[in-house]
Amino acid sequence: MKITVVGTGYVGLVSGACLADVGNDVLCLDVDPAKIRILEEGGIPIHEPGLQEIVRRNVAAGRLSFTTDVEYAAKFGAIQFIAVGTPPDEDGSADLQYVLAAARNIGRHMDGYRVVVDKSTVPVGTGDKVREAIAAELKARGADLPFSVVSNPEFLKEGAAVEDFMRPDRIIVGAEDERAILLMRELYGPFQRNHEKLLVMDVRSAELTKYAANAMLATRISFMNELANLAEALGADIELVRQGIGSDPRIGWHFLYAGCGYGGSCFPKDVKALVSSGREHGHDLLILNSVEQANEGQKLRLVDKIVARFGPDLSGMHFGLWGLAFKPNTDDMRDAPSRVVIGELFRRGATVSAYDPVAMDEARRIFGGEARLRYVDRPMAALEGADALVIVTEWKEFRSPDFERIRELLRHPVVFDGRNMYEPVTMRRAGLEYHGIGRR
Ligand SMILES: NC(=O)c1ccc[n+]([C@@H]2O[C@H](COP(=O)([O-])OP(=O)(O)OC[C@H]3O[C@@H](n4cnc5c(N)ncnc54)[C@H](O)[C@@H]3O)[C@@H](O)[C@H]2O)c1
Ligand SMILES: O=c1ccn([C@@H]2O[C@H](COP(=O)(O)OP(=O)(O)O[C@H]3O[C@H](CO)[C@@H](O)[C@H](O)[C@H]3O)[C@@H](O)[C@H]2O)c(=O)[nH]1
Repeated sequence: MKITVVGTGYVGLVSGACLADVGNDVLCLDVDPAKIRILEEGGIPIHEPGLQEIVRRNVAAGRLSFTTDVEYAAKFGAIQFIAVGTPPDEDGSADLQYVLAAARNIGRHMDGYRVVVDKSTVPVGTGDKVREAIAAELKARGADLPFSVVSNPEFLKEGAAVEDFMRPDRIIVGAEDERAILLMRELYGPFQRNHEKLLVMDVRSAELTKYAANAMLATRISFMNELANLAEALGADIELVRQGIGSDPRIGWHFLYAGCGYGGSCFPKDVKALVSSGREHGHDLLILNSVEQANEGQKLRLVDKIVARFGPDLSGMHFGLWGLAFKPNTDDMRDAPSRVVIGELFRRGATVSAYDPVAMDEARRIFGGEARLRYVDRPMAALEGADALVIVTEWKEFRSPDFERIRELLRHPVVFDGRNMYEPVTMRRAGLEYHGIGRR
């Protein structure tokens, strides 16, 4: 099939590359010429395990190409995926300007039947707005061309995006006409070989399903974070509690890890957007309001511990920091807890030496020439001259460090671990003072 993917970010590029990998002809469009240039030169603009190989393979096979030409893109694919950003507006609602611009471009230039598939995370009712935007463009140029609008939210996780796309748990298709449903079934056939994973529903339910999934997962995390904070006060260990409840199949093991808060481009913005949708329709979503509020506080939890240990004025102190990305295996720092931690350390007068295996370029872009932040090329180098170590992201390479060396390098043998990577007893034996989240 001929497919256009509008937006070549984490979702668009992964979707386009994976769809090409099963034999489709895919054209990826982006308005950012720098991104398209990198892709045309054989690079990829993001860090995502396995993606580079798939992109290379499919470009070489002639099934995957890139463009900034809006007209060519609208004419290329019978299926037009919209995978552009939906960042939060000032009031927390999803900003639909990019989605609607993409829809208008399609309407302006399409020259035959199109299935317009919304993969961006969008509030309920966006399907109607996309339909209206395309219809208005068609009307303006006096064209009477048939099209369908489908909601097909994406559930991939960064750092495991290729695997998630290739082997999805489910494929949600919100569509109301048979022609489009048939095309979507055909398109997703290769991704559900073992059993049926495609769930067809109405567009509004599909749109809400995406927010419901993210909000539920964010709720679990905030719930565990609150319990972790309570466990500290009660002298209990959240790790043991996690194992104790995760073994109940009604609860399950996933997304029960307490830490220094959830970040990324999705949970924070999607919880806010759902709360905002609720408010708009006269429903105050009490639980989700608290989920978000709890998470804001949790991002400061590590600094609270630092302050409890060293006092509120941290001037002259220097901290080694491991992990900048919002989670391992990505360079994404959107809403990353590290940004809050670093900002708060600066505010209190401290300086930081940071190490991250892939996100340091992104950090440089975000923090610019910030003199209080130094980047180092090895985890242990972050500890040189540091008063204490702060861990924000649980990269694999931090799992088994030389604890002895950590103790030798730090001015105070203190570790603040926002991801509960180590056992308190191991740390005690290594002569390190250990502050995890909810650990005894
Ligand atoms: N990142 C994730 O893990 C993830 C997972 C599931 C769903 N989502 C959702 O998918 C959407 C995209 O997220 P992302 O992380 O890939 O965003 P992103 O910011 O990485 O990429 C979006 C891209 O769209 C481009 N763009 C903007 N307007 C355009 C237009 N009119 N035409 C062509 N290109 C345009 C931008 O230049 C950018 O490259 C969001 O709604 C997000 O909530 C993201
Ligand atoms: O038990 C847990 C699990 C995750 N996190 C944190 O939660 C955030 C989000 O993690 P994760 O969900 O793995 O990453 P994302 O790439 O943001 O993926 C989420 O957001 C995407 C965008 O909507 C969805 O497609 C995915 O299904 C959904 O998991 C990160 O900061 C994690 O550190 C925890 O604190 N504890």
